[in-house]
Amino acid sequence: MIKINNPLWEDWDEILKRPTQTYDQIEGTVLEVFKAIQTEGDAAVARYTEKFDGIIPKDLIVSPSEIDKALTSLDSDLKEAIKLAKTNIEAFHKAQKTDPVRVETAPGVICWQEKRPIQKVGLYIPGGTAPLFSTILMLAIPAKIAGCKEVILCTPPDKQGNINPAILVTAQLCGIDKIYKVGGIQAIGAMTFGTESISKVYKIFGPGNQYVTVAKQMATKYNVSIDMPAGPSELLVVADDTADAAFVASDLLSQAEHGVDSQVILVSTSKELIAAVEEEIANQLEALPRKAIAEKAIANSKLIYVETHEKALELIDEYGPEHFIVATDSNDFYVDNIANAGSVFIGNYTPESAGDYASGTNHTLPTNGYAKQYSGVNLDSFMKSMTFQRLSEEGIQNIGNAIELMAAAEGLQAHKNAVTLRLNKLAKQN
Ligand SMILES: NC(=O)c1ccc[n+]([C@@H]2O[C@H](COP(=O)([O-])OP(=O)(O)OC[C@H]3O[C@@H](n4cnc5c(N)ncnc54)[C@H](O)[C@@H]3O)[C@@H](O)[C@H]2O)c1
Ligand SMILES: N[C@H](CO)Cc1c[nH]c[nH+]1
Ligand SMILES: [Zn+2]
Repeated sequence: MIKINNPLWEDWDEILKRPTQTYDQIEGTVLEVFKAIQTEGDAAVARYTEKFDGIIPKDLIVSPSEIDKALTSLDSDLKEAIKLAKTNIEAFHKAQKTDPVRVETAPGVICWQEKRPIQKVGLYIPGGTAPLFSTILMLAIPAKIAGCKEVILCTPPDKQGNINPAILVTAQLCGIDKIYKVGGIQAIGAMTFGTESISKVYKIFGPGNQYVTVAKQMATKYNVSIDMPAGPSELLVVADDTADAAFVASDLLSQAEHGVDSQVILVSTSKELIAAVEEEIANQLEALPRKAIAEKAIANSKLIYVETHEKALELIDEYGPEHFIVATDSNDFYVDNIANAGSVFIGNYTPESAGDYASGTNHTLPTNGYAKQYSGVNLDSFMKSMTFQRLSEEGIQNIGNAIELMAAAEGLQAHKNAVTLRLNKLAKQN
């Protein structure tokens, strides 16, 4: 890990850089795949699946018999664990429902706002290096609570053309039956344009590696919206002498093991804690099955010493981490003042893994500094707000003249006429 002592403001940009490739570096590949899918459909999806995943699956869609086989083969304790997580995630997302807003802005002028589900949504479930079935809970549960009519799921096949049974069982538990064996840029392209097998959707959700993330950003140029750029995982921990170095190291490694392009950062007001965490990381890393991946991510990661909590907070806000763990004697200061973070984990007994799996919050979160302007996935991500209004005769008489004056001032006579005709009719009646 790279050790940094009291960084100067002018060096922050360089220190807080992400280790991922830029949009521009990946855009060319994404455009090539998108154009091919747009013109050739399934044939292009198959060709690029062979190129990037090393396999052409016999069928793009998962069959009912594959789901049945997964249901009988999956360990029953794991099924129970998935159900527990599902209960908590459902509870937290159901509680996000809101009532319609209804206001009589002037006598006879009633305006209201109601949320309606997005009808067709596509969920991307990462599966390149690990089958992230937990992500299905994070996306399918709010989609179902919102009432989305058509929910499809894409995830990469393994080298034999199969999908991990835990993905199939979780999808089944969440009521999703259209599962496609397509990953990466191909999956996003297929859901953007539609192919013979895969429907075009209105909004694409889900995290993924840098290729998936750039492809989602590109999809927005073709009238498809996305949840947010949710790329390679990140964690920033702020900790002092009140933290447990072994816990902090385990948290940092938990996100480092996601991918070689993940980034983890420790910011601390204690040089002793930094040294202890560094030693713990080296020890714990040795026993990790994904050591080779975590090691590379750790090499990109930073241990930053700062003198005060105020300086630490400024630095954290500038970075805008996806996940932010606070383990200090001043937790309230950070919690009350943090402006930019995807999800915040407070105290020594709140590992980031809790939010990844089972506490109830959503783990699909903005990375790469996008926590400055995006929220993580939540119930509203699957809905649109629509406004409605009804004016009575009294209502149009109350605000009609103001509308006529404003329309005339904008030089829009037809707008003015739409009011004048009605006001004239009412004047004749009275
Ligand atoms: N931000 C979040 O909310 C969040 C949540 C979960 C996971 N993640 C991140 O998701 C990512 C999952 O990555 P993954 O790779 O394991 O799975 P993935 O499913 O995102 O990507 C795998 C696909 O990438 C494509 N691909 C691989 N190399 C390519 C190349 N050189 N050119 C073009 N396409 C290529 C392949 O088609 C493959 O199927 C990790 O980076 C993890 O940190 C983020
Ligand atoms: N930490 C990831 C979000 O960046 C989510 C995840 C899924 N499984 C394990 N972790
Ligand atoms: Zn994780």
